[in-house]
Amino acid sequence: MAPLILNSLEKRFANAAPAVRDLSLTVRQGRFLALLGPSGCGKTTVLRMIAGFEQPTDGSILLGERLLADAATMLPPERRNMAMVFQSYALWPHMTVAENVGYPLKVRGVVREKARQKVREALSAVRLEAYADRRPAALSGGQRQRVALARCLVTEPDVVLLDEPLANLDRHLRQEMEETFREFHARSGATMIYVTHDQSEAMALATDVAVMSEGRLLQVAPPEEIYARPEGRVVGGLVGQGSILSVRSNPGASRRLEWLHLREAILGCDRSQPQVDVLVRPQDVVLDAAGIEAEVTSAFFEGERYALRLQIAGGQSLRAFSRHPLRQGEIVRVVLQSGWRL
Ligand SMILES: Nc1ncnc2c1ncn2[C@@H]1O[C@H](COP(=O)(O)OP(=O)(O)OP(=O)(O)O)[C@@H](O)[C@H]1O
Repeated sequence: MAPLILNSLEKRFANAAPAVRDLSLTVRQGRFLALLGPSGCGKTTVLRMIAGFEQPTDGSILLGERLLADAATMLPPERRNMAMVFQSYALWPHMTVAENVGYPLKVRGVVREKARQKVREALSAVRLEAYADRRPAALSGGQRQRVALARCLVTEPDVVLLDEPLANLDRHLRQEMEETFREFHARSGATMIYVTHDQSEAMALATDVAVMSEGRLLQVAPPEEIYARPEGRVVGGLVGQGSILSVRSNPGASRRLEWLHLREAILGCDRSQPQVDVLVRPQDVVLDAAGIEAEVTSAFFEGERYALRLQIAGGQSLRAFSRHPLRQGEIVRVVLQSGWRL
């Protein structure tokens, strides 16, 4: 099966700095890749180049051995066997749900009975059989997004491209739709590329997460790996609600730092050591009389626990959780059970 290959991809718009630079990535057939990064980092531009709506200014895009695009070649979107799902759903308002889903088959001249069968199957896959005769205006946001997915499914694409498809939905519906995306992925076997700036969405859905910043690819790895071993400040800051401390530590030591080492590093005992960045997750910060002093600068009730912001010596800030209420200004002691050198 054919992998999607991005080869030193670059995109420059007019006289601006490149929106995407030297980006290389291979997505194996059937993987679910989340492109994660802050607003303006170039995620949508990468997706649009894969879809065929933008042409690279350098580098190339291949599906297996087939060249889709480079600075001189540009296969049109309809010849790439890809489908794109937009935030706005892009449904035809005057068509019923079944007509919307069947539209790509009509364009391709698929015979009517076969098309009907495929539409029925696709609507059943997204659990919308009962809505076949409605118009999009009579559907909820989540249902419209499911129609857009069903329309993808009928064309049996090699690659499905999704541009922040859940951005317009409320939190509850997002979770439900995440389940639908997972099912869709398992059922279609298509390679999926999913653009988001929401790290928890990326983690929950994808088999691989690619983090971008300022047009560059910083790290690509499965969610568990990128969570446990982020590379650098930007990835560390984007993935998993941690705090980044600047401490004195031996850069040759293990990247996973335990409490005794962390304590020494935070207190800056050894001035001969250089400053390094260490990521500390809130669940690794525990209240303990044997710990270092910290002042509670804020405490918010989140339902099952309190989310705390703490300030330690030197003015650095830490996030932590507590099952018990704490007051702003209160002095506590905390142990940092684990940290990761970025
Ligand atoms: N057609 C265009 N012409 C000129 N500049 C563009 C064009 N499209 C995108 N850009 C610029 O390229 C950069 C990357 O934009 P892009 O939309 O890819 O970012 P993004 O990561 O998807 O952001 P967001 O999450 O806000 O959608 C931005 O600086 C943007 O202004």
